[in-house]
Amino acid sequence: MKTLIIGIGGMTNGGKTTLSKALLERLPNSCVMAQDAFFKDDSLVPVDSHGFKQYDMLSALHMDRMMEEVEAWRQDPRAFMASRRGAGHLLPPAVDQQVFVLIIEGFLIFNYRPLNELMNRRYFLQIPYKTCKQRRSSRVYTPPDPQGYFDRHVWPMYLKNRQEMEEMVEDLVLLDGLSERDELLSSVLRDVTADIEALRQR
Ligand SMILES: Nc1ncnc2c1ncn2[C@@H]1O[C@H](COP(=O)(O)OP(=O)(O)O)[C@@H](O)[C@H]1O
Ligand SMILES: NC(=O)c1ccc[n+]([C@@H]2O[C@H](COP(=O)(O)O)[C@@H](O)[C@H]2O)c1
Repeated sequence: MKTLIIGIGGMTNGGKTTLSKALLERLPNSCVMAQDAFFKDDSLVPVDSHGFKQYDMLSALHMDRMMEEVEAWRQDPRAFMASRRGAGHLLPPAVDQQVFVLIIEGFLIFNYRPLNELMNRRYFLQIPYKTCKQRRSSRVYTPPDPQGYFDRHVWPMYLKNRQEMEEMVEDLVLLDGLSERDELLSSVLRDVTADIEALRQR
């Protein structure tokens, strides 16, 4: 079975979900796995001395469960997709040259070494502080961000996580999250379709 794993990392509100959904629509035999889906229950996330929930760190995520999902996909992407999409969704017939693509998106996907190691391509969407704060302020999380959360928790943790990521990951492709959606999509598609073609020829 030929497979490809693409990492779409980036800052909070950098545009990861938007880009991943666009890729999903354009790439046959692909599926998206979002790190956000693996946040622990609020009761399990500790608070700091200011009363802020410590969401922006790996310990707030069930990374073990996320790895199980990735492993299930790696074992049998076809069966994985069929089971997740629900009955009745048509998958194309199996052929030798088929390449299955897993798009993994999330703000801390490269900071978790076992996951990072599985990626064939790594992209990181970055945006300036002001844009990040602005986009974040119009988004409602569960639980919603309390007053001061961005400046006291989200941004300092981003800086810390980013430094850690840069020490760990070498072949990161930085994407400007201020670019047009279509531009971002076509630059990633260019790489990935070339990878798919190379795998097919093998
Ligand atoms: N290329 C872009 N240009 C302008 N706004 C964007 C772009 N990509 C995403 N957005 C907007 O930014 C916000 C966050 O996007 P989203 O994809 O949910 O980010 P993330 O998944 O990284 O948190 C949304 O309102 C989305 O519509
Ligand atoms: N989905 C949740 O359970 C939840 C809860 C609280 C905060 N968050 C926030 O989600 C962010 C990461 O997701 P995005 O990259 O989609 O913004 C983190 O900055 C974190 O503060 C998520």
